[in-house]
Amino acid sequence: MGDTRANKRFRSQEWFDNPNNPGMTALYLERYQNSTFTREELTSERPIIGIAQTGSDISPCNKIHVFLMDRIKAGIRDAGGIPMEFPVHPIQETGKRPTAALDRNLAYLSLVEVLHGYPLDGVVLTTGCDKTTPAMLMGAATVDLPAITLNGGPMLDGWWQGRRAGSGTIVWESRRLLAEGKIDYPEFIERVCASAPSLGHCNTMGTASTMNAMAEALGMSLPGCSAIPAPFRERMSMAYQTGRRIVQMVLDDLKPSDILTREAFENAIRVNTAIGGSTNAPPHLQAIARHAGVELDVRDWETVGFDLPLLVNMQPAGEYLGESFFHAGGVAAVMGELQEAGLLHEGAMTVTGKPVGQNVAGWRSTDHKVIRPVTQPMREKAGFLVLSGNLFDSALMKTSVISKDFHDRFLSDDGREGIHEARAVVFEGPEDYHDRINDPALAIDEHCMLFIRNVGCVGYPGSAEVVNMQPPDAVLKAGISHLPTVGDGRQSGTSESPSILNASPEAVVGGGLAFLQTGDRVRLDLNARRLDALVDEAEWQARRDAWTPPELVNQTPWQEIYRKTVGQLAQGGCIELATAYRRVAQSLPRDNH
Ligand SMILES: CC(C)(O)[C@@H](O)C(=O)O
Repeated sequence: MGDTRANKRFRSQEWFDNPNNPGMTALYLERYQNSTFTREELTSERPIIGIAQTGSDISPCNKIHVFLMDRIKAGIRDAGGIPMEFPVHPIQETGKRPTAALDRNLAYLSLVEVLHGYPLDGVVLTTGCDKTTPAMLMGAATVDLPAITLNGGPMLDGWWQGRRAGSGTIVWESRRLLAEGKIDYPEFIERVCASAPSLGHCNTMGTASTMNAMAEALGMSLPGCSAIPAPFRERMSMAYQTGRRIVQMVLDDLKPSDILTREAFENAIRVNTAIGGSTNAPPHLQAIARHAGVELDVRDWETVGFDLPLLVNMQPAGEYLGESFFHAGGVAAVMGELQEAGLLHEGAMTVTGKPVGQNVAGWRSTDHKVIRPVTQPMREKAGFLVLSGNLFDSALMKTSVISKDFHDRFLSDDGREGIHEARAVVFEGPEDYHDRINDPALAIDEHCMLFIRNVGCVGYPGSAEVVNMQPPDAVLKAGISHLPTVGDGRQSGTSESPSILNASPEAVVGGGLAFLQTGDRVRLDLNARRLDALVDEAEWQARRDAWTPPELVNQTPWQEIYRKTVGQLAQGGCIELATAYRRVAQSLPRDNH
């Protein structure tokens, strides 16, 4: 943290109060004066606070921010700042085709340009839907202006016929029922829509709630922020408090680089295990860490996170939804429980200006049905496993969603615990999967493992959430709800499928998955953390030599730019060249005339 206001000139004054260049100062002043602001405000030596607006009609998960804006602005004004709202490129997970993942880096890039190129001294980052959170944190890390996140919160709990209907999770259950002929199409749609009763993002511990939990665990939001349901009055008051807080952060020069440390990332990884968080967290945290210049590796998810317990009883790993999680204390209470067990780096700095240990000292679970203490967890050793082998250098498996049935069928062959051999069935993408999954010629049964490739960052493009492939209808009707699935894409954080996913490098850049063929034998050995095709070396090399990359068709200019600049999921799927830029707010852009 640097100087306080007494001896500080705000960055925005370089625009609005620069006697060395009166022509430009006048030009900047007249146009902002023309819109909303008075000259007195703009030259009043008060910090100008940007508010990155991610909500809109096209981004329903974040639309609550349109209504929270007045409260954020009121908080900023009451603390002595001047708010300036600006739009962010939309990233709606359930709207954007081919995938919202493609746009995370685009929103990141545009945020960097706005924060660097406009007269801003600090920023409130509104977050919510999956990729909005990492995009905002990646941008804040690169620019390093004082920044604080405010998420919109989950929807209210959904209900269907007396049972909790959780976002996403009910889709996977209902599509099985549809395939089994137990429900019809209209009921399928009704069930799924019942899970979305209000404004807000997914009410399960899907990627949205996970990533907002990560923002809080990293210390980038006020304590207690992430779990408040969108329509609750506490959300309004959190918006106001967040607006107030950013002004003081600017005065204190408290920046992301003070907060986003290795210890903060380790705290976030531990929290992710405790909440049963999404497999999308690793690539997003990796990307934030790289833009912040913090050393993090995909294997840290196992070394730092695997041994921790699952504490939160929330779908998809458990039973409850966002309202219960909030009432039980939310992420701050989870961190309080970890603190009590000595599992938190208490000294990590946060947006409050205090270390996280102080922030969560008064937070403990108020409902042990929903947030368990470390001494009575939902499950021990509940983190991600990081696998390798001849099919990929790394891939993740979320263990907190492994059911007893799945374990007994697929993770304990002939009494060999953690070992499973199967026949591979390979799909070239989701279209191929949908076309052929019920093809009798494939003879898919419980002795098969389903693979999907060409769905990673470069392949899709953007890495699609398609790895949790449903078994063929006949297998479902035989009572097997899941087969082991593997792929170089991702899957929804709301899925209860313990897939092996985020495989890197992906097939289209020559990763081992490219050489697998339907009918190959594969062996999963969880003890050795390996998944291998049981194909002899010479044959494998021959396939590698004969391989030519599939033709990639770009439908938009950004798809081409993205494909040419993106890295692999294990490295965060970043625009590789962007990771070299650090603290760009320290360099003032040139005047524009
Ligand atoms: C449910 C969605 C759309 O798949 C996503 O939000 C996630 O949780 O990963």
